[in-house]
Amino acid sequence: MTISGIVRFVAQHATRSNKLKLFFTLLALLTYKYRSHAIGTRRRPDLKEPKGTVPFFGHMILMASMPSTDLYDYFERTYRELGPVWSISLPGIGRMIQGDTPEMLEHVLKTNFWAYHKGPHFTGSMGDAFGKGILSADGESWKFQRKLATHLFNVNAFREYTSEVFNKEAQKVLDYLSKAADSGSVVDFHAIMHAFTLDVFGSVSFGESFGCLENIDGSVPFADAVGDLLGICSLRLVDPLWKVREAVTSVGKKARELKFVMRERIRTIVERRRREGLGDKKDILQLLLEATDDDGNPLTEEYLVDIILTFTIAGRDTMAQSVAWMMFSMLRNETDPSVMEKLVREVDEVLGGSLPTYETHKKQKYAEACFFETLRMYPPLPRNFKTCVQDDILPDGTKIYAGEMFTWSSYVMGRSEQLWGPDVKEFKPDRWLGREKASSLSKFSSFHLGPRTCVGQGFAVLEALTIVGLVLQNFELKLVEPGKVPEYGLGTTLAMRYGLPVRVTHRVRGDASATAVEA
Ligand code: HEM
Repeated sequence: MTISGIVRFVAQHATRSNKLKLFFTLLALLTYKYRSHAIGTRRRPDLKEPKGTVPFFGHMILMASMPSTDLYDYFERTYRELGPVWSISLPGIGRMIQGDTPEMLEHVLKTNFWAYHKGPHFTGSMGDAFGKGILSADGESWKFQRKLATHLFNVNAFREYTSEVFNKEAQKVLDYLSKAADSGSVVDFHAIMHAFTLDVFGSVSFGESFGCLENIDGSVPFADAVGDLLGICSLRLVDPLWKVREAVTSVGKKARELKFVMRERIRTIVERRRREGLGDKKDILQLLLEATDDDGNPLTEEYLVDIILTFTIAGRDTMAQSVAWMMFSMLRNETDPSVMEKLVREVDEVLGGSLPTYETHKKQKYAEACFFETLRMYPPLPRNFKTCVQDDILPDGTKIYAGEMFTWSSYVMGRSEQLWGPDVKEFKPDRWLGREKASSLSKFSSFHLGPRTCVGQGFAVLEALTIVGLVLQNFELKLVEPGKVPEYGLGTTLAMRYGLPVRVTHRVRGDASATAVEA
């Protein structure tokens, strides 16, 4: 009998004298029904589950009591204990089936792509940040935006333009580091990269930066609003009662204010461009203003703002954090110093003291390998999920019903000995050299797989190689705490909670070994 059936039965048969008895009977029945899983979810005795489930609440108490900074390590431990396929259930969110194998990812993200959507849990939680932008879109709206984005990233003029922007914004980073080197002060490389990637995106989107690099130690309202709103939205993903919580606290009001700040900034820029005319600019805004929907109508103002904001968010934290983790990975005590030595030598040989270009990037094979090795160990999106919209069977025979979620972790898979071999814990860029393209490896999902693979992947690699190349060409960096892994931040991306403090000194070019040895 279903819950509503039981409740109907009790309501029909309740009299003044038996009310209490029926209530306890109902409670006992429900407790029995939901003894091992969350209310509103299907019982799945066929699936392995981690210990800690409570009647009605499933794994909610376990998850809520876990510091979010430990979440990914918990997933890794669970993978080792239970294997790659296991499940949890959460009231108000649903059942999540974790499947950390390349075959599972191939199936869900490629072969049966159509059966898995972003789903209401994602769009509801992240809607304030992404609106109807590509990251929360499904179906026709996704197809339309994907076509636009693919076109944009493949236009040669756009590629050349982005190379110029990278160099221009990177110069501001170099100026900042130069002052730090002169004064001997410690700087937060993680914060610098957040300022860099947001300014890059402003310039690439509409030809003007957000001014973050001029204000690294201060505050930029747009940048603060992006960071704070993403923080609020990420919390919603793990809190089934977020609507109530936000209604009774000041968080709901705060979210609305932050959303307003973000959207107003973009709206002002769009209005100004419309007033000034399009000209022959090569930025994202130009493409969007020229684009029409399937009926030949220009995109509405709201849709345009959604698309730009989504792109900005997609390209900021992921980029900033991956470059910060790359620097950490190369400078930490555990990494063989020859890694940095080789990288600096390549930078010197390829760039020879000049600015990177689209062509020089193609020769930075070792730098690219270092970047991919970083993304293996520290994927900016460590965990992801899709909602199943049509009953399906996963490659190992596990059933997944419509409404249940398929979850996977690039973090766990990137650290799996079965998938990467016994040296999985070592930072070894060489494992990427002479290999097939990273995007064809299903065990590497840091850029996603299949039709929804990160559309900005090429852009991301160029941006990373530019900034890392220019920084290492000019400076030696040393971690303040080379023996300690930075604590993970809260949120959906793999931030460093307390940043990445580094000391900077000017580099005498041609001295590649000094960087590695001293680091
Ligand atoms: C190291 C940096 C980056 C990583 C690791 C990364 C990773 C990802 C991942 C995992 C997804 C799939 C998200 C999902 O659907 O659940 C994605 C999608 C996307 N990324 Fe990136 N990304 C990076 C940089 C960028 C940059 C710089 C841009 C923009 C220039 C960008 C634009 C996008 C867009 C537009 C999508 C949506 C694609 C779609 O749904 O079809 N990303 N990215």
